[in-house]
Amino acid sequence: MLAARTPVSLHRRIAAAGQQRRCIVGSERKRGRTERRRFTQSLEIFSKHSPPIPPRAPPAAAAAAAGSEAKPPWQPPVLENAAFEEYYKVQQIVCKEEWNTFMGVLRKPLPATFRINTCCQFYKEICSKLENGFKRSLESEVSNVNGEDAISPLPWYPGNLAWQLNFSRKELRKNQALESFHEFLKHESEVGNITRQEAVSMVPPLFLNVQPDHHILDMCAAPGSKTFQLLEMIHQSKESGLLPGALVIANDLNVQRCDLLIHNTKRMYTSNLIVTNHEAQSFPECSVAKDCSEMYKDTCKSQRLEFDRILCDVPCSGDGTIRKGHDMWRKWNSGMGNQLHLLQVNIAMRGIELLKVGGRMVYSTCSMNPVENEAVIAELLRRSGNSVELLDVSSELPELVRRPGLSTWKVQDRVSWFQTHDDVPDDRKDVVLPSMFPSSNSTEESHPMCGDVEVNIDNRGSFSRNINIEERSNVNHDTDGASISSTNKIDSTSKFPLHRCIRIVPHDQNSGAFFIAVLHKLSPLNGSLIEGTKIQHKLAVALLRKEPGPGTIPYETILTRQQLKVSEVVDDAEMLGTRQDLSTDNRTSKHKNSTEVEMDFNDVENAQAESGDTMKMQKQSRWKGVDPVLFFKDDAVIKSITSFFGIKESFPLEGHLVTRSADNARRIYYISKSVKQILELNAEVGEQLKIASLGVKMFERHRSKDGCSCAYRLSYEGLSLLLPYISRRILYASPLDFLRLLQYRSINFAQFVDTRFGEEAASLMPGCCIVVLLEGNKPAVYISKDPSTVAIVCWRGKGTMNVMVSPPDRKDLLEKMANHLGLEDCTEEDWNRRNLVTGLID
Ligand SMILES: C[S@@+](CC[C@H](N)C(=O)[O-])C[C@H]1O[C@@H](n2cnc3c(N)ncnc32)[C@H](O)[C@@H]1O
Repeated sequence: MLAARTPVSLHRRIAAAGQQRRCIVGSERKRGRTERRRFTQSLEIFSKHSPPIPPRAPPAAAAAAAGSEAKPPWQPPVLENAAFEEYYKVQQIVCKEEWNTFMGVLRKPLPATFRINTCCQFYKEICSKLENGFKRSLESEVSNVNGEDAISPLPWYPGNLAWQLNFSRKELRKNQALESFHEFLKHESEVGNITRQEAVSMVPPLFLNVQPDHHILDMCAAPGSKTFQLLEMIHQSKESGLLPGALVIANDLNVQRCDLLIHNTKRMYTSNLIVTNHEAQSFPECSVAKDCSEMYKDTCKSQRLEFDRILCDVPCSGDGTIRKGHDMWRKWNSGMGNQLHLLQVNIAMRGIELLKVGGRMVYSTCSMNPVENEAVIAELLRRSGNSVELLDVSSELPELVRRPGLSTWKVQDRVSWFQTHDDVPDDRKDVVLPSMFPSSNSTEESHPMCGDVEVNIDNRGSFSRNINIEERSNVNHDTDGASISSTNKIDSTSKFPLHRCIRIVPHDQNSGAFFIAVLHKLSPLNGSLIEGTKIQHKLAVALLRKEPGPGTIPYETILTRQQLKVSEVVDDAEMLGTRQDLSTDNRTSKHKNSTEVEMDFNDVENAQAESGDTMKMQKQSRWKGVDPVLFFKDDAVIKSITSFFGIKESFPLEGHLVTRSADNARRIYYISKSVKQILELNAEVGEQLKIASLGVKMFERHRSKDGCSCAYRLSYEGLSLLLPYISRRILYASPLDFLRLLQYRSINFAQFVDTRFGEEAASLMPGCCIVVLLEGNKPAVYISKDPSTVAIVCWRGKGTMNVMVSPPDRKDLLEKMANHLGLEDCTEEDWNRRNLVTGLID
């Protein structure tokens, strides 16, 4: 993929990383203090409601020092967060009857899960290796007390493409019987054939119902596991031999995480991906003001970025990931969700604005906190009027065990619980927002969480049962009274079917926890409604500014602070984003006062309003992180490449090649038609999109003394895309010669086993060529040239054929080839020993 790698941009990145690290270190210290204080406070306050916390098991070293020689028996982790327990019970996230089961599952390690990449060349072989090989061998080798399968496909994931192991990642590393399986997993993930991803995190993209021509926006995409899934979907659904018309824009605020995203999606070799670096809540729409007379309506419409599908996997407090790291359990508190609520609403609302009419948006979090989930969805529905509906997707993925969204909840602020915004003390009203509360009119019906048993809470937050639905709905209050929110007033009579939201809890199918809501845009957003909301929002801000109560903080300041504060509290792989993105916020807020580094457009707006220094801010808003993407327009070079490789006209190169360097491009990248359109639009709107990476590397400049007429060679990354359209410089090798090429990388023409191949290679003009594997006894003319064809890029030198494939790819091909030839148990050394190939090395 085309990512900026010039020394200048690298320096900038390194400087930014250093700065961010300093921010993280600073905030880590502060976080430690704040957490200790919060934790002590919550312990004191909640200890009267909660069972006593058992003492920690002594560490192994201490036990040994105390004289006990034997290793102490394994103890389940002590989960010491009374606030967490209280919160889950009060909000009825799990009911009383299942509490022990729930806690039991949380204490168990999360089973390892992975997906098979359907775009990899050998995915069918991998499926069969799992189904017929490992599944059986592991059953006999790994004892399972519960009689469960050692590995099994996740029943709800289409096509048996996602698998669950009945052991944790730790067991996988430690258990000798699992060694070969572990090696297999490590290797396949290294080359991108499988993705190790938590089961629940695989769910949101499945509800997007992606089609081959869709334009998709992944708003908060890093580290990219769901982006990878989306890319697989668009490539899988295309007709064979055709390039997909679809497009994925994967965005993330955090520069470092964007790099991770680029790295993680690189193995897709896709020309249909753009990685951008924006605040999702202000993602540019790239609209061009044009004459929109009736006649040009369609053209006008296309001059604005709109998406058929949007994934809005927002930063969240992350309690759903507790099984991955118990640290999160200790650190979690409800304030984390409160602080993120508004950011989540704003990101999701921007998503709705960018969604096409008729399009679908999936909102998801790895938290169970209603303030980050149902409250956000209710607020979206309020703000969108009748333009958006919450879809009932109960018939989709029927095997996925799920629970309905909550209809009622309370909001916790520090140690107090509130039922309505009216109850919130004045000096906290601007932190505990009206949109965090359910409205009594906001739900069609109540849906108990625990089957037939209706449970609810009394006002002291204790855990009681059998309060009926009517009583429960009395607990809710309309938020109309919350005078600073116009949004509640706009729609106070609406009914939101929040039970259509999906909650996945750990003890239903031995997983992590996740929240998902699927939204459908029915009509364009009502401009006056949005404007109304904005005006009311401004009024509220003005009101707070005018008459600040004692200790009241202006609304805007809170928004900034909310984003900064969260950096103090979260730490997990999925959650890494939250911590880092907030440290990015730290970074950007710092940069508000400096002139040196990149700025987000939002920051610019705020800063402009405050300082009025428009010119300065405009200068700062120019994103200087990476070099601009340029169309590669050197016709002479394009013609020489086209004629050298005999590239058919049906594969358009002109207008589809881009580079980052103005002169003498070293690498040329290929972009799909859909990406090309976006680039053109972006050029028209003054480079509003901050593009971190795009396209697939197709050609690389190659200087050689061999007298090659074409200055560029093909890149292995772009080969599968281009191969069906190439008519020259292709050689067909027998399996044995193909294997040997992979193994030795450079072979003399005279030393090929198949003398015909050696002669053909010798008679080829020097330069880049493609070697295709001859399968079985098929003559070359019958070998199809499609993405499933096994082929490599080589360089025909003076006397040798040289392989131009990276070491991991060669290793992968070698293994798959060995499999193909029934030599899977052989290592490279074995082949040497067995004299399958002998004395032929240069
Ligand atoms: C839950 S993670 C996303 C996980 C990702 N969807 C995946 O499946 O790999 C949340 C991401 O949001 C990013 N983020 C946080 N605030 C953001 C913002 N305002 N705009 C865009 N991205 C943001 C974080 O950097 C983080 O990578």
